[in-house]
Amino acid sequence: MKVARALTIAGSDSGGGAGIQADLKTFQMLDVFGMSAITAITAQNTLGVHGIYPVPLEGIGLQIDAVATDLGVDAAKTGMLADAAIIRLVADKVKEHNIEKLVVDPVMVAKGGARLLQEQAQDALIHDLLPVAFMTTPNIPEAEVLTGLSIRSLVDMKEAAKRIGDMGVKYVIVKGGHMQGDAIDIVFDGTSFEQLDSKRFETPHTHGTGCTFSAAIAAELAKGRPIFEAVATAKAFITAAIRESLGIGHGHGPTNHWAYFRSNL
Ligand SMILES: Nc1ncnc2c1ncn2[C@@H]1O[C@H](COP(=O)(O)OP(=O)(O)OP(=O)(O)O)[C@@H](O)[C@H]1O
Ligand SMILES: Cc1ncc(COP(=O)(O)O)c(N)n1
Repeated sequence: MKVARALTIAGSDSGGGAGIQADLKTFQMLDVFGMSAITAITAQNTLGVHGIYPVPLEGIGLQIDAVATDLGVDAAKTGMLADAAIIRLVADKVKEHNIEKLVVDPVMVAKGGARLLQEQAQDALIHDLLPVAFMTTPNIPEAEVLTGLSIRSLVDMKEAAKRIGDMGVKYVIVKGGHMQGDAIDIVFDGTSFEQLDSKRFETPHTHGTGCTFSAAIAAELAKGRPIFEAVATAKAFITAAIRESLGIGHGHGPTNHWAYFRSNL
């Protein structure tokens, strides 16, 4: 049996709803062998981020080297990268190990407001990481920071996707989780647009939605699925995870990583 292997390069969320933990749960549910390179440890729960402890650069590089040179990486994703030095290191490692299917979730600020990427690192994201990425999945505030646009409509989302595509990344998904109305994401392949649609669920339990969505895409790409099939599966996975949230914690709770396969849990 050929095992598909996916690597997440991201921060650890002690609360288990976002970051490395959400990514590994998603990989596992989608039948992909999950590996991790932890960029920072966060002390975090559904009420917020209580501490951030970046891992030394050497340790991040060695984690990536260790898995890439031994187990192999069919696809990877990035999440919280904390600062510009980490971004540059990750970009170098992606090139060194020829990781072609890299999904960059350009995590900047946690839902609760804590900064997960230094503001001055945004340039490194644009100039160093996006050019080596296969796909990027900004939410609305991230797409606004990357492009300088103010995004209020699907037309604006498409314009942002185009401009981000011009930064050297092949596929762009501008996610509509932060818009009003239905949860509509725009997928741009450099020429044309597709939409991923779902109804919006009125729930506070959306902690880690972006992490889970990008991890599901990476998992499907690791299995060799065609792009649009991969993103459609990821959308179905995150929609089920939000729809059937677990209701745990006292704040913005995690999504339900079992839901896609075990509906009505
Ligand atoms: N309330 C909701 N109901 C249905 N789908 C949602 C809802 N909120 C977000 N989504 C979907 O979840 C996915 C993640 O989008 P979102 O914009 O929330 O990402 P994000 O802000 O990067 O997430 P996070 O920062 O929590 O990791 C998208 O497919 C989006 O459309
Ligand atoms: C380690 C880590 N990575 C990513 C997020 C973003 O998730 P959210 O925006 O839902 O807080 C997070 N809170 N923590």
